[in-house]
Amino acid sequence: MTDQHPALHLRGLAKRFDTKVAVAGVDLAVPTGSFYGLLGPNGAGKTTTLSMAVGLLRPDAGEARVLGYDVWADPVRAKSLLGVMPDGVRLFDRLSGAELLAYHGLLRGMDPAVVDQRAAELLDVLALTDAGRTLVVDYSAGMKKKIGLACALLHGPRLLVLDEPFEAVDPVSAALIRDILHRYVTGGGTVVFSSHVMEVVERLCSHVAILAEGTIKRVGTLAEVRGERSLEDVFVEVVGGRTATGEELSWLSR
Ligand SMILES: Nc1ncnc2c1ncn2[C@@H]1O[C@H](COP(=O)(O)OP(=O)(O)OP(=O)(O)O)[C@@H](O)[C@H]1O
Repeated sequence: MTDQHPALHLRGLAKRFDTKVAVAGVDLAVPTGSFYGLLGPNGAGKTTTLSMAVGLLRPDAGEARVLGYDVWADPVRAKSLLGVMPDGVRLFDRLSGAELLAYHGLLRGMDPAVVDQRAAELLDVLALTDAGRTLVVDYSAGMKKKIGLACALLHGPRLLVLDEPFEAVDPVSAALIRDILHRYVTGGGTVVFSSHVMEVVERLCSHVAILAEGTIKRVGTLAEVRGERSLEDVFVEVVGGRTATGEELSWLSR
């Protein structure tokens, strides 16, 4: 079932909150082995799209499949192949990092000995060993991202979906996360992540989709989307936005 399918396949995903259309019919096929960046300005619908894609938010219309398995019709199989780091911190933060990992592993029905061994390895690789006994509520924002990534990786998923993994992360930790994700893709995994940071997407991604106002505006390999220009130029052109006249906020000048 799995290998002939895209790692993630979204068809016609749509979501409205009251009168606000957050996502207006997103189609996306993420090839296995790709490093896929979902770019978009604030409020574009990235979190809503990814939440629907991984089974955290029920769409009004459309479907999401992980390696061929429908996340809503066949959630157990789809979620066994999927590791997710949601936006914000939806972690049980009154646990220590080590306890949180143990909780995630046991919830997934993993062998406790395997959970212990992988948790120790992940805490070590993510430079969180010293924080293993600290409660997650007392972690910094960057440490919370890293423990969130560890939880997503623990069961050895085939697809990782990460919402803003580099937000609030210092350069050293960002390099560490980049390295881990790069190794994960080299080892046959697929990563989809959302970001506003062009430089990160340009450096890491094989494929890019630009989302604005709830729809995909550009999609393809990085080379196809960028063409001869920088990704930032393409992004600004696609997303539009206000151009300063120089007259604004004149009261700030002395
Ligand atoms: N639970 C909700 N209730 C009402 N409106 C919502 C809800 N979640 C999202 N929205 C709205 O849907 C739109 C898309 O939001 P979303 O969080 O998906 O965007 P985003 O691209 O992830 O933005 P950001 O980069 O700022 O995180 C926004 O206008 C937002 O205000």
